[in-house]
Amino acid sequence: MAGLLAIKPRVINVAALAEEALWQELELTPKPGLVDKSNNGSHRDMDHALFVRSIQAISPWFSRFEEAGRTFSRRAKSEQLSLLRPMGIACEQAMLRATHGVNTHKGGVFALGLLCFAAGRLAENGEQINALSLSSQVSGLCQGMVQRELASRTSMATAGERQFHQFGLTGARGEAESGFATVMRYVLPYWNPRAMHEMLLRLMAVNPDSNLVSRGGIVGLRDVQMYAQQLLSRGWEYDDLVRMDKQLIERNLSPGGSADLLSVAWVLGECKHYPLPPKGRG
Ligand SMILES: CC(C)(COP(=O)(O)OP(=O)(O)OC[C@H]1O[C@@H](n2cnc3c(N)ncnc32)[C@H](O[C@H]2O[C@H](COP(=O)(O)OP(=O)(O)OP(=O)(O)O)[C@@H](O)[C@H]2O)[C@@H]1O)[C@@H](O)C(=O)NCCC(=O)NCCS
Ligand SMILES: Nc1ncnc2[nH]cnc12
Repeated sequence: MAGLLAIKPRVINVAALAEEALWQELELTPKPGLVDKSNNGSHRDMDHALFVRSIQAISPWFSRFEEAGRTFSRRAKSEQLSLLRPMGIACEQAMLRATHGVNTHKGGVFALGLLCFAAGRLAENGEQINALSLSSQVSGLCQGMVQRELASRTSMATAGERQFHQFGLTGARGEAESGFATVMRYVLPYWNPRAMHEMLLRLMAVNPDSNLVSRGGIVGLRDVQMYAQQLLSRGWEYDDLVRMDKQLIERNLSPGGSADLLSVAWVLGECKHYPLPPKGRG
């Protein structure tokens, strides 16, 4: 009826969600082993102020990644990553300039950059933007990445490359190629933006975090996973997280990969129910 207000669904701005995700992750306190408002976790080279500068340097790139997803939407899916990579590396360089060479958000740039690019591609192709379509789009863009960049190479330059050859762990690449399956399976069904500590524990309980392995080996990874699993199964409160933070700091353990996936969870979680299905369906 003409008199009815046309209620427009909230248009999702994934680039804005990506920046918001980084701020939500940084401000969450306490975060076992990680930089937060109360301490620097297991890091001697990073603090809250450095992460603020890192987020300020990275965030302008998210809308550029999304625009690139629109621009290159007609190119073959197999070309997309090679079109995006130079921008991702430029963003990484901007981060390193802001942090004087400290690796604050390398994984975050990679994961959130892919999500923004995927959102632009979906929008340009007139497809719905929601957690499932973003996950599937990122997986499609990264198809074959583990085989191309890890299995077919002998490079040991980074933690991710070394751990693939030592333990068969696929790190950030495997997570992206799976469409962030760890987030989709272990966090999204329980998504609650007011329960970010619980969401982080759910990630730490299962995520094969290359940062934990590079700092504490497979034993360090398994200890942190079991610790998080125990808190989740018996219930936890604020002081449990403070104690876990102290223990991870004593062992120089930092779940940096799970911190990045918490940012990914924020973006996918906030897109989970969009667009709302028409009444009577969905
Ligand atoms: C594709 C790359 C990003 C791969 O890089 P790399 O070969 O290093 O692979 P990974 O080690 O697997 O991952 C890199 C970072 O990703 C985070 N991460 C780790 N495990 C996982 C996981 N299972 N799932 C998701 N993400 C994961 C992690 O990043 C966070 O931790 C870092 C801070 O912790 P810290 O311990 O301090 O790390 P270091 O400084 O290395 O150790 P110290 O020296 O301090 O002891 C921080 O980066 C967080 O973000 C991993 O570090 C890359 O090769 C690449 O191609 N980059 C270019 C960008 C690009 O391609 N963009 C395209 C889209 S825009
Ligand atoms: N808050 C944090 N502390 C340490 N490493 C991180 N990587 C991403 N977020 C982080």
